[in-house]
Amino acid sequence: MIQFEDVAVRYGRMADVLSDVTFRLEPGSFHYVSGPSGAGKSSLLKLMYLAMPPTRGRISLFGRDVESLDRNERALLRRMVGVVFQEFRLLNHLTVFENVALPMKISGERPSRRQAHVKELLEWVGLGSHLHAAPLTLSGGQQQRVAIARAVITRPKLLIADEPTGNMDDRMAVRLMYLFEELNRIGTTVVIATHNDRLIERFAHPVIHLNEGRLSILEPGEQVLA
Ligand SMILES: Nc1ncnc2c1ncn2[C@@H]1O[C@H](COP(=O)(O)OP(=O)(O)OP(=O)(O)O)[C@@H](O)[C@H]1O
Repeated sequence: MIQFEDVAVRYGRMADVLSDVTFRLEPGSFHYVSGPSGAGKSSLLKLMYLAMPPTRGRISLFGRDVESLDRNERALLRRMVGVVFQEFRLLNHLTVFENVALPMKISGERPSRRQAHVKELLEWVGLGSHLHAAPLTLSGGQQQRVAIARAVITRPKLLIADEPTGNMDDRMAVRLMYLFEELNRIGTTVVIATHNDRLIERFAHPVIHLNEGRLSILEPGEQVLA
């Protein structure tokens, strides 16, 4: 699904943020990304969703070397990836409903199917009474849930989420974890960056741990040692 070989990232003249990163995530897997603030979690996710190229090394996604892709191929590949950005990136001139419906519209789903599916998902994330609201009238946690609904509405092959439960209370965070696990159960590969150790303990999955530019993969239970 995702393969990194000797990947490094450096911004400007700074030291490498990531160096010699090599790992492989299998289709259908579920991983967290953890590590101290500034360890490079967001940078790792950006590489995965093709928002930036590595400074060195090779990355392949869905079996394709991403460096060899032309613009169209890259856009097609990106369409198979649902992304929850740390800063949400909602379209503020559209309603909550329209934001979540947009990926379905782009992928050519029938309006009748869109209507029912978007409504059902927004109800599940607790926003059933905000369908026609403008995103900027919502709280941070509510906007984050809109961003999550938009990322998962098309059941992407790969879901990449940067601190998706960062602005939520525990009850909602748990509810969203059920959503991610359900998606994973039906075939989506999931990668979630989080600082929330309680969630990592409760919903046990391997952890991609970053520290001082190095990456290690810890199986559930090993985190305590990290
Ligand atoms: N566009 C950029 N230009 C310059 N430096 C950057 C850029 N993006 C990230 N960095 C630096 O790279 C390092 C890693 O940042 P990154 O956002 O990947 O870490 P993180 O683990 O996600 O941190 P946090 O948990 O605080 O979100 C930090 O020192 C950051 O300042």
